[in-house]
Amino acid sequence: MEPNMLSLAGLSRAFGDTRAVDRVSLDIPEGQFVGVIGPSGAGKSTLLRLINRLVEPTEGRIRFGARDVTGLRGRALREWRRDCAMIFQQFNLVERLDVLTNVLVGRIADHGLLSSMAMRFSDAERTLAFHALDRLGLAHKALERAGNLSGGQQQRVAIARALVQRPRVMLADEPIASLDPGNATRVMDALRRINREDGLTVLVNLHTLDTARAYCDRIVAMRAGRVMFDGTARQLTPDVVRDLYGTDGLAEIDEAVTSTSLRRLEPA
Ligand SMILES: Nc1ncnc2c1ncn2[C@@H]1O[C@H](COP(=O)(O)OP(=O)(O)OP(=O)(O)O)[C@@H](O)[C@H]1O
Repeated sequence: MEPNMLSLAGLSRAFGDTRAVDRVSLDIPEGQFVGVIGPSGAGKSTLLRLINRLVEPTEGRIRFGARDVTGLRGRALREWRRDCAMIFQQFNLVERLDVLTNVLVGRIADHGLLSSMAMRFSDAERTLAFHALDRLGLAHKALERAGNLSGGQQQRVAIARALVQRPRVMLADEPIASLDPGNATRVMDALRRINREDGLTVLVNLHTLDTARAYCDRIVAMRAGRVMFDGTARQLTPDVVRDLYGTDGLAEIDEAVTSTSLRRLEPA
């Protein structure tokens, strides 16, 4: 087995009668850029939250290389969460603090909560944080109040904050859903560059089929908790998409309505 393969086997999570994630099995090699698509309620967020153990599985296993992630507790679980950074649609920055401090918060896992709260960071950590911001084109914003930045800039700060954890896996839950197209492109470009430069595995939930096609090595399409398609962008033809979601279901993948590739689905 590859050393840092992320491996999900029969992974499920039920909420009452709802099987949010239903027997999902995926092997994701290190460094792959995977897009997870599907209509609202398909189970995309729950899948990502299962991987970093924000949500507990009702059945199945999660492995990362030789590590069995499923049963990790305490310190081992904290270490896994450090290896497996997550970014969200709503950036989750502390708006009143400056950008650099927000990035340094990513060191919490290594540092202990109390000293992070007291903002005691070493020069080496400040340099690391500044370097992460620089990679995201935001070094010049380091001392600005985070709340003054645009949404796209804030999301890139959130990526920098995730990077200073030195993760092996980056989970991104709808990272561009609240951004305009220009900012969405900058955020996706940043994720892809990090993926390529650092060999970081990236799993990103997307509503936008075009974005998934443009950026992802591999696309996983979900419906009602199940993986309905797992392949390359090229394999995800308009016919396959229509078979997966029907013409009604297509409208639920937000941007499918406006996407150029999907317009071809509409009758002439
Ligand atoms: N904490 C929870 N309690 C109860 N039901 C939940 C919970 N989290 C998710 N669900 C349900 O599980 C299903 C999958 O939800 P999930 O948020 O994973 O889907 P999604 O594909 O990410 O959707 P969206 O794009 O709207 O975020 C939905 O039916 C949802 O209502």
